Amino acid sequence: MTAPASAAVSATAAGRDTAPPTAAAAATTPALIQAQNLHVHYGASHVLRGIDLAIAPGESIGLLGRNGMGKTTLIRTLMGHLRATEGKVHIRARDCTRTPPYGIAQQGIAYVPEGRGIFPNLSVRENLLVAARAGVNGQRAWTYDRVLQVFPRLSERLGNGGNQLSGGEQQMLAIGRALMTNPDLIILDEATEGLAPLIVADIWRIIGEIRKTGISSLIVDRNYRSVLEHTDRCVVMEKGQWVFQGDSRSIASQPDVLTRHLGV
Ligand SMILES: Nc1ncnc2c1ncn2[C@@H]1O[C@H](COP(=O)(O)OP(=O)(O)OP(=O)(O)O)[C@@H](O)[C@H]1O
Repeated sequence: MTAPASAAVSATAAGRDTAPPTAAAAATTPALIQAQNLHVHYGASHVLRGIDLAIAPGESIGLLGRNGMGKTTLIRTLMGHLRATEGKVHIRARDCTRTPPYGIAQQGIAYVPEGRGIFPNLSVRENLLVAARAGVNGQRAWTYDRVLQVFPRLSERLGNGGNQLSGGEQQMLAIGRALMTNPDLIILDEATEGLAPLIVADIWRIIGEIRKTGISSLIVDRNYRSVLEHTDRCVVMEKGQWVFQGDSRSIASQPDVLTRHLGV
């Protein structure tokens, strides 16, 4: 089955605040990844309730919402860690609804999970090198040397084990590992959680650099101001449904919108 070529995010819940993107934009931009009507249950608990999401090549999207609303569940479903009870996931129009996580990764989707997911017993050097591979189109823009240029702190700790790093360094290593796979989309779930302010600023700098290279991103972070600054669009989830979507720049100038949906 071929997925519709669209970069639109449908706000399926009542209370949508913005119109969908223009038909012209939707018609011309093929989606890198697209979720259609995703429903996910944990046992009897219905956690995702009809989520539509499409991310265009090079597009950066912020995924906002209060605790427990389903953001990580959506990401884990896109990555093949959880199976949707209904709905579809397409990557470049290929049906990947039942593709396992390694197959999703091979499609150029890199995931930096909350809690980081590095190998604690491998050195920094090894953690980076075992992740190395060409991208979907054979691209090798992100080499070991280039990753170390972006993360000078890591280059000073190449022999340290993953478990011999600070929280911020572990986070940098997790992002560095994701870049070593030369992805088309990087998904960052709470990349700055629990880190000191200077390190947080450094992580956002790196996210900004990644964005400039044209890699798409899907970013979950509690600091909505930084998310707005580093994304093209934002979507807000409440109880497994979209309640708001909008252009990040325009949201930044209407703080009441997020106050209403995020309680900030
Ligand atoms: N493995 C699980 N089994 C059962 N329920 C779960 C499981 N994981 C998450 N949930 C529940 O599903 C709902 C959505 O959780 P999820 O982690 O997706 O939310 P979130 O928006 O990412 O929250 P947070 O910002 O706190 O990480 C929550 O009510 C959570 O308690």
